[in-house]
Amino acid sequence: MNTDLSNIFVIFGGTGDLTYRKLIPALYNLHHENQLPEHFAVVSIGRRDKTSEQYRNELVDSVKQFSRFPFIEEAWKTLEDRIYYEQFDFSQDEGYYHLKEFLQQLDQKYQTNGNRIYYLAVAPEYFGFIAEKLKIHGLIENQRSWKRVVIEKPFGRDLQSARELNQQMIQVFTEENTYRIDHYLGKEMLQNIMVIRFANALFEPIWNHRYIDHIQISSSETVGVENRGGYYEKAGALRDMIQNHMLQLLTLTAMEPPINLKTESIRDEKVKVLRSIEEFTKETVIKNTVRGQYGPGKIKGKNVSGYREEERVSPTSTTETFAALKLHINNFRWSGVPFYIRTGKRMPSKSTEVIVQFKQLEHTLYFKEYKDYLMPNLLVIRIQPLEGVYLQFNAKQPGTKNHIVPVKMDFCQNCQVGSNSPEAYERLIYDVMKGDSTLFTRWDEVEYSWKLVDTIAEVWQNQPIVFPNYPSGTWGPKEADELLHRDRRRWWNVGEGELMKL
Ligand SMILES: NC(=O)C1=CN([C@@H]2O[C@H](COP(=O)(O)OP(=O)(O)OC[C@H]3O[C@@H](n4cnc5c(N)ncnc54)[C@H](OP(=O)(O)O)[C@@H]3O)[C@@H](O)[C@H]2O)C=CC1
Ligand SMILES: O=C1O[C@H](COP(=O)(O)O)[C@@H](O)[C@H](O)[C@H]1O
Repeated sequence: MNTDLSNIFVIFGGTGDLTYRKLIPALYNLHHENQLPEHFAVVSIGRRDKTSEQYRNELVDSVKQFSRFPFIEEAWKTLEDRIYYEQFDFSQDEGYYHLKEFLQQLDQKYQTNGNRIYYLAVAPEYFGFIAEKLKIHGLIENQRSWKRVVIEKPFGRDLQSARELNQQMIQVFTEENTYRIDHYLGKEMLQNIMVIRFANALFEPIWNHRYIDHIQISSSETVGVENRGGYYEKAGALRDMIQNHMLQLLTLTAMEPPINLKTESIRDEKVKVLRSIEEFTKETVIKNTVRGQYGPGKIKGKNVSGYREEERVSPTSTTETFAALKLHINNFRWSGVPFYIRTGKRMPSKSTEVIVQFKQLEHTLYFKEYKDYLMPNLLVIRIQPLEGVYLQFNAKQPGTKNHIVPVKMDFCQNCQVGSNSPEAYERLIYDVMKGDSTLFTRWDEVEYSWKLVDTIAEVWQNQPIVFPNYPSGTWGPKEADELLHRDRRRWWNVGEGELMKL
C-alpha cells in the first residue's frame, strides 16, 4: 500500500451511465468525508461535445440524485473546480497526445506527482485497446509514480475471452496495478462476513458440515433489464451475476481462515474455495441448475412487461433473467453440505442475503410433540437493502402451554437514524488510491469462476427451453422451488419478511 495518495483520476466513459450514477457521486461522498487526497484532479473523457463547465453543471444533477450525502454548494464547488472534461474519440491517436500534455499540466497545477488511476468505464471490448494506447503514447511510463487501471465488469464473456483480455492487459499493467471491480466486494456487509465468521466464538466453531445443514445465497431484484438489453442479451443472469457477485459471496462464506489479513492471503483462500467446487457434468447441470426468464406480471401492484418486450431484446430471446444452482464444495469443512445459489430480476422484492440453516438437533425434549413444527436455527447475513445479521432460534411462547415458537435476534446495521453505510464505489475507489487490492478480483479468481460458468452455459445452450417461465413479481420458475423441495428444503424469502411469519 502507498502513502502518497495524490493522483489524477482519469475516467474513460466520463459521459456514461456508470460515471453519472456511481463514480461522480462516490467521489463527492469521499470529498464530503474528507477522504480525497489534497493533491487530486479528475479528467473525464467522452465523445460528446461540451466544455468542462457544461460538464460540471451536468454533474450537479448526478450528485443531487445519487449521492448519499446532501448536495452542499460549497463542498461541490471545491470538488468541481478540479473536474475537467476532455472531448476525444479514444479509438483515434490524436486525443492521447493531447491527454498526455494535459495531464502533465495538471500534475504541475495539483502536484499529483504523475500518479494516475485510469478508470475504464466503457464497453468491455475497449479495455485492452485503451490500455495498449496508453502504453504506446507513454501514459504509463515514469518510474517514480504509480499508474493503476480499474476495469469494470464484465471481464470477458467466457474463459477464453477473459484470457485474451487478460493477455492484453498484462502487456501494459502488472497484476498488482490491475483493479478488477466487483462492486459487491465494496458492500459493507460483504466485508463483514469474515468478521462475523472469524471474530465470534459463537459462530466459528460451528461453521462446518457437523452443524450446518445447508447454505442459501440469494439475490433478488425487482427491476428488469431497464435500458441494458443490448448488453444483457449477451450476458444473462449466469454471466451477469453468478460468475462474479454470487461467487464472491460464496467464497467469503465458505473460505478457510486466512493465515493473516494481507491481500494475497485472503485471495488465496477464496481461490481455494473455487477450486474445491465439485465440477459440474452435463447430468449435474441438468439436475442441479435452473434458469428462467420473466414474462409480463405485476411488481408492487403495477403492470410490467416481459423480458422479450424490453428495449433491444429479441422477441424470441432465450437469455435467462433468473438462475439457480445447487453445488458442493469438496473439502473437509463442507463435505455433504449443499450450497444453493439464486438470483433473478423482476422478483417480488430487492434483497441479497446469505442464509445459514443449521441442522436440527437429533434429540430434543420437545422432539416428539413438536417434530413437525420445530423451526431450524437460521443465521441470515443481510447484505442489502437492510444490512445486518438476523438469528432465528426457538423459544417457549409465554403462557401455560408449552408452545415453541421461532424468535429472532436482529442486528440491523443501517436501521438506526444516522447510520449511512458508504456506497460500494466509495470504498473501492478509495482502496485504489491507497493501492489496496484486497476487495478486487485477482486473475485466478476470474479464471476459476469462468470455468464453472462455462460448463453450465454450454449445457444450457444445447438444451431447449420454453421461455418465459415465470411471471414478473414471482420468485422464479417452479423448478427452482423443486430444486430444494426434492431435498426436503425450501428457499427462505427474507425480503418478504417470511421468516417470522412462519
Ligand atoms: N451502468 C452501470 O450501472 C454499470 C456498468 N458497468 C460497466 O461499466 C462500463 C460502462 O457502462 P455504462 O456507463 O453503462 O456505459 P454507457 O454506454 O452509458 O457509456 C459509455 C461511455 O463510453 C464512451 N465512449 C464510447 N465510445 C467512445 C469512444 N470511441 N471515444 C470516447 N468515448 C467513448 C461514451 O462517450 P459518449 O457517449 O460521449 O460517446 C460513454 O461515456 C461497461 O463496461 C459496463 O458493463 C458495470 C456495472 C454497472
Ligand atoms: O453488476 C450488476 O449488479 C446489479 C445489481 O447490483 P446491486 O448492487 O443493485 O445489487 C444488477 O442489476 C446488474 O444487472 C449487474 O450488471
